[in-house]
Amino acid sequence: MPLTRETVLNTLKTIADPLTGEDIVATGMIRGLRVAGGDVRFVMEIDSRRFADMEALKEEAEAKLASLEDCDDVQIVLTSHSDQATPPERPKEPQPIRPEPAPPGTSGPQKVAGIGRVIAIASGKGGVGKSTVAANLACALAAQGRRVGLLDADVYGPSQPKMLGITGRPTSPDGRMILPLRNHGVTMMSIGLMTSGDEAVAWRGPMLMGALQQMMSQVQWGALDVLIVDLPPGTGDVQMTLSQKFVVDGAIIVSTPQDVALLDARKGIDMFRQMNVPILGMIENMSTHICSNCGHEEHVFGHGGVAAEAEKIGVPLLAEIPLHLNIRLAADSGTPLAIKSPDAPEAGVFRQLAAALIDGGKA
Ligand SMILES: Nc1ncnc2c1ncn2[C@@H]1O[C@H](COP(=O)(O)OP(=O)(O)OP(=O)(O)O)[C@@H](O)[C@H]1O
Repeated sequence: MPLTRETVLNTLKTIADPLTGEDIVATGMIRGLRVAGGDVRFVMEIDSRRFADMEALKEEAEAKLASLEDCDDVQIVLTSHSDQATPPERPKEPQPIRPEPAPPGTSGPQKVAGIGRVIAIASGKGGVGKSTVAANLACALAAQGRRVGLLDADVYGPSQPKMLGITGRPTSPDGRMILPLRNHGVTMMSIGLMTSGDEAVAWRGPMLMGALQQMMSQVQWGALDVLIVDLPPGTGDVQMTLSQKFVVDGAIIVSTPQDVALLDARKGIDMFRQMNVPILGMIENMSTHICSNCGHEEHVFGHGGVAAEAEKIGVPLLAEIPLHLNIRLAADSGTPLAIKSPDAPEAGVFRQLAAALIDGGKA
């Protein structure tokens, strides 16, 4: 039986704070609990003056959880937000990254130091391949010599770590600057890695704004030519915050050819226009199905709907990406097709898209 969150919490409830007798779940010190397969991770937020007691509780929790039948790995990080200094001999472990409310009084879109351009990849609807496009575009730009960052801003579940084959967790040695992860020449940070999914879903307003601001300005991106931001679908808080708080140099809207996806894409375009974000263009994904056995082409979701829509609203059609098994297999394997088989015919579209953006001075 897989390890459940409930089993973990019930186990933690058997451990009591020696000072108050209260169990450690009831004290509220357990934060950011994430149970995935047999892996358990969480933060214990403690009063640093009671470091020795808390270290003992942490060890007890580790031992009890590790002894559960289906538990493979336990990672607990102690953190303190009191003003008291933590004992000097501890801790060399990276501090956890926590979303903070946005600082009050910041106004107007800001440029992020060191980042040449910010390009948002958006879609009206989920599942149209926005993350696939973002990952392949980022890799294709890196392969053409650009210094590229990829910010996965999907609060509901990160997909970029998997697509880019990144398994580590971001760390923050000083509890402030966040060290991003890197693969295939792309520096990546995912907002979904900051906390457990169920916490993130509850983020609204200031919390979300703060998390996004941290991602943009507290991540050590290094000098970048372009930062690609993979947005969640729709026109919600993340989109609004990004374009209100940061200079977004352009948005690319990904859609499948069906009317319903197009309808939502139009709403996205309207929102960016209202926020004065230039629309670089639209991309039709899953445009034509190319059979991986015989190469036969067919239009599963219709074809040309995005081209017609782009013309109607006066924005360029940047690419038509085929629906091809290799695109999915490569994404699932952690090496986007633009890197895995850059010369495959179905990968050419990403190379051309990257080249066109570079030539047009957009990336
Ligand atoms: N052109 C394509 N050919 C084959 N498979 C594709 C293509 N584009 C996307 N996919 C697959 O479709 C699925 C959804 O794609 P993806 O996660 O990129 O969508 P999304 O729009 O980012 O979704 P969400 O908004 O839910 O995050 C993935 O399994 C992906 O590998």
